[in-house]
Amino acid sequence: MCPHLPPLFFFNPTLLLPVWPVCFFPPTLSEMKEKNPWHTPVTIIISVIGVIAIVALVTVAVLQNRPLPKKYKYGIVLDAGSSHTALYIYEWPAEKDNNTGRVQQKHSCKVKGPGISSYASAPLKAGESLRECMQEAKQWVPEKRHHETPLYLGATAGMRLLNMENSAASEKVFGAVEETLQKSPFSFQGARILSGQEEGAFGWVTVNYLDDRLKQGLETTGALDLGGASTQISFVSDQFDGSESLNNSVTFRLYGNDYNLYTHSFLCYGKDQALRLTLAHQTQSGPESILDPCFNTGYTSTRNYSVLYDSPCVSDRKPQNAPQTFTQQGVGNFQECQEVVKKIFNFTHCKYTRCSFNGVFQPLLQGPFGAFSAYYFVMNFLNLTDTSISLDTVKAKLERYCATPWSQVTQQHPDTKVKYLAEYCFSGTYILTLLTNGYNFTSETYSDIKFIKKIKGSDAGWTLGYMLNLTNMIPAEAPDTPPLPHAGYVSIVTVMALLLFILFIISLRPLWPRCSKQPQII
Ligand SMILES: O=c1[nH]cnc2c1ncn2[C@@H]1O[C@H](COP(=O)(O)OP(=O)(O)O)[C@@H](O)[C@H]1O
Ligand SMILES: [Ca+2]
Repeated sequence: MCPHLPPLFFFNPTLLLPVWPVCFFPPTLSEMKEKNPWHTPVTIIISVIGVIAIVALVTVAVLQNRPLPKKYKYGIVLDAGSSHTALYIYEWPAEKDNNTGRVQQKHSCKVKGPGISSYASAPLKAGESLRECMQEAKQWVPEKRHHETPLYLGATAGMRLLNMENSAASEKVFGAVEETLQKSPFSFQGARILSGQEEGAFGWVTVNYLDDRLKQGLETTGALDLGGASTQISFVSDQFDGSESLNNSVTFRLYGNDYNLYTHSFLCYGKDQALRLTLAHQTQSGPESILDPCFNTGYTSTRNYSVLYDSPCVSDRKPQNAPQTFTQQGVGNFQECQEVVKKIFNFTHCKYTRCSFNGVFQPLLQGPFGAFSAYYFVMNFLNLTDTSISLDTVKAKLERYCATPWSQVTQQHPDTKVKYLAEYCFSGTYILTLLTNGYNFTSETYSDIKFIKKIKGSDAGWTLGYMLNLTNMIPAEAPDTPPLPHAGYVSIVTVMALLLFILFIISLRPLWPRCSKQPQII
């Protein structure tokens, strides 16, 4: 053993014993016989106490700051859209509601059947239709959390239209839906129609929350939402302070940052109502058949005039003396389709500095943009979601798709719902026309649009933003955060403790034994 160096203390789980390090210079026999000067009771006791103190300090630091076993809270939102209802379950750590980017979508359930507005003549069925998904939700939320889990239902443009057309029917539908939701074990907070402004603004909140842009005060992403009955555009523009058009302005203070959001919802410009508007233009004279450039060549369908015109978006234009039905014959021509689609937009009047269409104010576009819901479904089907595809290429691909014979389309996509399949030429053309002619995206700014379905596992849509708002989960001011993360804190305490120990050993230097011999060079 070597007397030249102090003992090192190696951690032994049962005993803390000083262990001598291997010596550089082999001790002589006489040295080995000498009494080791470090083995005085004082140095041994001080060293043992020092080691115990360090181990205790580090253990306390680790245990005290160890992340607690995660407990979660839950929230449920039902999105009662015009075409269907979907249920979303969100989850977040119970102890830190206020931190952004922490609420995640845990599960979603698509309600079977159409949207609740389609049950106007059988309202009870609207309530029944939700039961299966509510049952599923019970399995996804731990039972002991059921009673404290808020449950919301928000209805969008389908119910807005039904309410305009027949408010008694819309109330009955709400009555039936509320009855079902009140019976659930969750804490039902009410069912209501969202305004177009809310729908647009909450979609924007969702996208920017999931992208972690709000807490960090980063440049925000605009939100483009295409539904079946309405479509929303929301973005922050440096030139927009709200004064030019107050009803397009929503202001937020989130995490200590002020946002002046431009948002507009176009009722009747969701893709299903836009198709009605387009068909209404093609059937103004009440014909028995039309050649439709927005449907693939060889596609034919018999449509009922009263069904087509049964919507407040077109009902005032129903042609008089029209037969019961008309035949729609696809001729698949993108350019011609775009000409027909353009007719549903009005570009003639604008009382503001600039407008999108129908006399609606829109400030200068400021990207980037996330386009979701039907934008994504359609562009994904057409393989056009890649951001590197130029606007010209998108048009060329769409032109080719529209010109593809219907028989070939059905052969290539045997598993796709025929209703969707038949409408992709129209829907793709409508999306391009809306974005370019409607919102004024150009070949340059088109590449600012990203077609998205989910962000970090959560669906892009208004539901998450709606819940975050109603549960006050986004604070107006930036929350205080601990200056160091847990791992950083533990590492610093460990390093400091070791430094103290080394200092302590060095401070005992006067007690260190002197080497009696010069090292021998062998
Ligand atoms: O897989 C799909 N392919 C094409 N369109 C789809 C698909 N899934 C949903 N959609 C469409 O997305 C739209 C969703 O609209 P939603 O029901 O949210 O209406 P709203 O937001 O206007 O109330 C509808 O037009 C629906 O047909
Ligand atoms: Ca929607």
